[in-house]
Amino acid sequence: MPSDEIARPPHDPRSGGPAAQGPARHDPLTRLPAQPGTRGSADRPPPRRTPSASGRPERPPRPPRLPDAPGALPVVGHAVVFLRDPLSWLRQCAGSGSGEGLHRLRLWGRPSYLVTDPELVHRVLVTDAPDFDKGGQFYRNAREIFGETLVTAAADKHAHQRRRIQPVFRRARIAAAVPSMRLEAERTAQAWLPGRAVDILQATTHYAHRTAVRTLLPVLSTDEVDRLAAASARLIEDLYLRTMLPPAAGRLLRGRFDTSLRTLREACVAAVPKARAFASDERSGLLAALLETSPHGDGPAEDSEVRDHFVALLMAGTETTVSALAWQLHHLSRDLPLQQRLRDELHEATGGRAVTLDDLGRMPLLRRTTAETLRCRPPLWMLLRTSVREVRLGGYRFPAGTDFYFSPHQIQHAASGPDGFADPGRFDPERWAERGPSARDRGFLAFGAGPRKCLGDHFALTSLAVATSTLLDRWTLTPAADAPPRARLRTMQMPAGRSGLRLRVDRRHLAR
Ligand code: HEM
Repeated sequence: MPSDEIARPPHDPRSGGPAAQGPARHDPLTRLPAQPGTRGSADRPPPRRTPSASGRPERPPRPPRLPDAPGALPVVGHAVVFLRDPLSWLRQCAGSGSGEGLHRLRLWGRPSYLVTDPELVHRVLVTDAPDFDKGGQFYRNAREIFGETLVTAAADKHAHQRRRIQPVFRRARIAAAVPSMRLEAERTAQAWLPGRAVDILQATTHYAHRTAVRTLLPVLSTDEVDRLAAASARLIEDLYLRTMLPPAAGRLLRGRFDTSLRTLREACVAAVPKARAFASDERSGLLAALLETSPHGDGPAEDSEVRDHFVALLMAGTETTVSALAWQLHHLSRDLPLQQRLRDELHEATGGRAVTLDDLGRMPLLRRTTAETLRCRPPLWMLLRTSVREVRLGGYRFPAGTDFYFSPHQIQHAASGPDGFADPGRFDPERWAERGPSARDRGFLAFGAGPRKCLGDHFALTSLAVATSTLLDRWTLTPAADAPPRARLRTMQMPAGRSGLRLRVDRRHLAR
């Protein structure tokens, strides 16, 4: 299933965007590239340049006085709207029409802006990526806790880390991981009782953490997989508070957090000798790819390096999957004909045997459904970059150390502009052409873009496809409550109702 388009390295300098609004979005390769300087204000000369005719070095610019984003309160600024109802606030910002896609934020006393124009976001993430780095309290704290892993690494260490991890996600390793995904999806399906309301967040949490542990280290027994999956879920639960609070306050919460972290690290180091013994066999798991000599000449990783990547990949790859799978099951529960069409597609592709990675490549409806889930509900709804030097954006100059926030959710719900979506609030898998979104779709940011684009996107799409098709093959899903779930927004966008997200499950042949 995973689209080669989505996973293609996103450094392509071409500027063709996604197809304009219409019933289906076609391969953007067929669109003409935009001419430099034809769009937006990004290429306009900056309006407030400090003259340097005297030959003296230019003074760093002061942050420009752009219009404030709506919703600022005295003293606390925009902090409250972030916590209260950020999705409506984002809609308001994007619709306010002021600031040409840049809105000043009042947050934590730092120069901060919200970027709502996809063209400017593309510059931050892709075209001008070396001028920006992952910043903010979250990453400062995460580096203190986990060290410099691929996810947390500052720009200077990042390229090496990324090259090191790349082999983990080679197609052959992902193909060999499919049986582990299937096994965990079947365990999830078997735990359900007919006619009952299932707690979907609990089910997807079990699936995502167990699958991540098992595919990274298949040498572990099922008991060990379950023990580590529980530790990983606990670690994530505590991670939000530990990374969002100032370090001194975060350290007060250390006890349970450190126990979970130690459990994961020790179990990984204990499993490494076994994984090392047959590392060249794809079935030895994703992490074992680090134990081979890489084509770039990097030698096999040390135990401590494997251990740190294990934890980092669990942190990056589990809650994102929990969120995406839960939203996908919610959307499917409201569309019985779509469930049936997906089952038909599965049976046509597999002829009734266990699904493989090659089969998923022949299931375009499932691919479009997942793309639409990720468009409607991107798990990472807000991202942040900090300028590492003076930068120009939207015709303005900003000093080093300015924070730029942007929201995949807001960008993916734009109704107008070349990157917009017709009727963006509607869940409609048919809006995508067969292959789903491409890396050059500037209006699709669920996996980010540029040199820090999600490295696990292929793996994630495969895991979502295996879980969805396995669950639908056994169960029919319908909503257990009339009201659709709300979105609970922390680091991740999660479905939450009065009692979480509950769906009624019926055996497929007995479905209502
Ligand atoms: C539906 C599931 C997923 C979504 C929506 C998602 C989304 C993202 C996004 C938006 C980023 C970029 C963050 C930024 O630019 O600040 C990212 C980075 C990353 N993701 Fe994912 N992710 C998913 C699943 C996974 C999985 C399953 C793994 C691994 C097992 C993974 C590994 C990573 C890593 C390692 C990075 C950091 C890449 C770098 O900095 O070079 N992700 N992800």
